[in-house]
Amino acid sequence: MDKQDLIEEAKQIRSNAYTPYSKFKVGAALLTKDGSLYTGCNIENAAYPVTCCAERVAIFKAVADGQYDFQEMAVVADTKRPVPPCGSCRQVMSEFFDVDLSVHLSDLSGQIKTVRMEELLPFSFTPEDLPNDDE
Ligand SMILES: O=c1ccn([C@H]2C[C@H](O)[C@@H](CO)O2)c(=O)[nH]1
Ligand SMILES: [Zn+2]
Repeated sequence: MDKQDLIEEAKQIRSNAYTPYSKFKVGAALLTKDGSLYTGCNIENAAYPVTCCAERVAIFKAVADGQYDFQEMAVVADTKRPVPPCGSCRQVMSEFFDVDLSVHLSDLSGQIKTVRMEELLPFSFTPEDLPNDDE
């Protein structure tokens, strides 16, 4: 599965976004190192802040399935530039993604910006920053 295939998967799941409030639909597709695909769309709520973004839905589906070894992610939305993930999603990504994992950000016109995890959230708080029992 290449970059375009992953973007295509994100576009498809985007149509399932539950967005009665913002009407802004986002799709995400996440590939594991063993080749499994996890997709996500944003799911809104009448209590607006409870909303979960497409990126986190895809990551949480994978983790709930016992998968944490990720290879690549794609995110698609109808934006004027490749869609930038929100801060909460960047923090969740940094928990699971290697610093050099590629995230392909796309709009519907096909503009694509590929960024490494480290570029999305530099100097992030990670599990390694917590005290370690071995020390
Ligand atoms: O990268 C993003 C940015 C926004 N949203 C969602 C959250 C909300 O449902 C809507 C408007 O913010 O878009 C995502 O899913 N991913
Ligand atoms: Zn988000």
